[in-house]
Amino acid sequence: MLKLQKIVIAYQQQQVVNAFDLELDSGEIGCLLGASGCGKTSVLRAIAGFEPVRAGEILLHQRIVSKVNQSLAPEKRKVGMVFQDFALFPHLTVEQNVAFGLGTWPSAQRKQRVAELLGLVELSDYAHRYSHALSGGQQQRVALARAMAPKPDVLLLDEPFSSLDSELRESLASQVRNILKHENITALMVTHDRTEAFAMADKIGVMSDGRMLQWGTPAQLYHLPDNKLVADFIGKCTFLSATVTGDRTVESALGVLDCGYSLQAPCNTSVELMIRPHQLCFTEQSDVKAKICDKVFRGADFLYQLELENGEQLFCAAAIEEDFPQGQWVGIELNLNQAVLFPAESEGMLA
Ligand SMILES: Nc1ncnc2c1ncn2[C@@H]1O[C@H](COP(=O)(O)OP(=O)(O)OP(=O)(O)O)[C@@H](O)[C@H]1O
Repeated sequence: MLKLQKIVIAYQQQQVVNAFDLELDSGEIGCLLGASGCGKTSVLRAIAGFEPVRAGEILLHQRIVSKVNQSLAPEKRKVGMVFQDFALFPHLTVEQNVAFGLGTWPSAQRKQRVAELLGLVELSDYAHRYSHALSGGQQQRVALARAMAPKPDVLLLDEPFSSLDSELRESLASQVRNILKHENITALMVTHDRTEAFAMADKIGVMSDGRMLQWGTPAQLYHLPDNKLVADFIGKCTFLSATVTGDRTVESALGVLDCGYSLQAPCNTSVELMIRPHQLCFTEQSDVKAKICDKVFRGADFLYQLELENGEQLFCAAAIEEDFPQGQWVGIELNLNQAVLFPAESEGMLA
């Protein structure tokens, strides 16, 4: 449905997006995650037709809309956009804002579509209000309804929740997901916030320095990251140094571990073992001891920062009943079915 093939975007001589690929099926919601300045907005702008590509192609419904020296005008692409600052027209009511892109529709159909969308975003009672009399969340829902009104083929959302407080962001993100799914809209969103990405996306892409590091389902990126940057970006984790000791085994400060698959790496290869906080647990019986360095109450659990005898540090998420003071030594155990290993001092995945 939407396909980006090896696109390059540059401002004057500076390349900011490089050999970038992405593919979304009809009705899928994608999300681009990445640090500030890595090129996320530039990718959205190129899809919308506001930036030309210097190489590669953008296809919508198998039709090329952008390639070198060729670009279909933005208004001909059937691409809608929702911006960070909502950009509602202050002199128009909610209803008039939503109707804005439907100028060519017959009046009866326009009215019906506006009413349908206001119902969908639960703002039917606010049709005659102006934007200054709406909360941030309500304004964002109007912006969404306005962008969806003309039934775009693709909806682009550029950090749509960033000006809202964190609680509202999470609930709005899942509401918006439900609305997009209800309308079967293909959407691509940009965010810095992985919780938001998890709440919204069918597919997530982690970008760094103008490149796509990995594109996949949230579970793939969380459990099988291609490299340490993705692993780190997608959730809290630590990397423990380890050595390959057999076909399926590695040894680290936590002992010998069966990795769950054939490593296809010679014995004595140095690797790094990814450990997510929920993969560690406290057990009195364990010979492996760690010192509690720090702990943070997170409501449902504690996040402990631990230090092993060799000085390596780890995070452990534990139930609130397991309440240990700072400085105490505790027994710990690793619980994982399939180890994620990276070659030592490199970014790529070992297996
Ligand atoms: N019109 C422009 N002219 C020159 N450079 C630009 C222009 N727009 C963006 N850039 C540069 O391109 C790079 C990528 O910018 P972009 O806005 O795509 O990043 P981003 O990942 O969306 O950032 P953020 O998360 O901060 O919004 C940055 O280095 C930025 O300074």
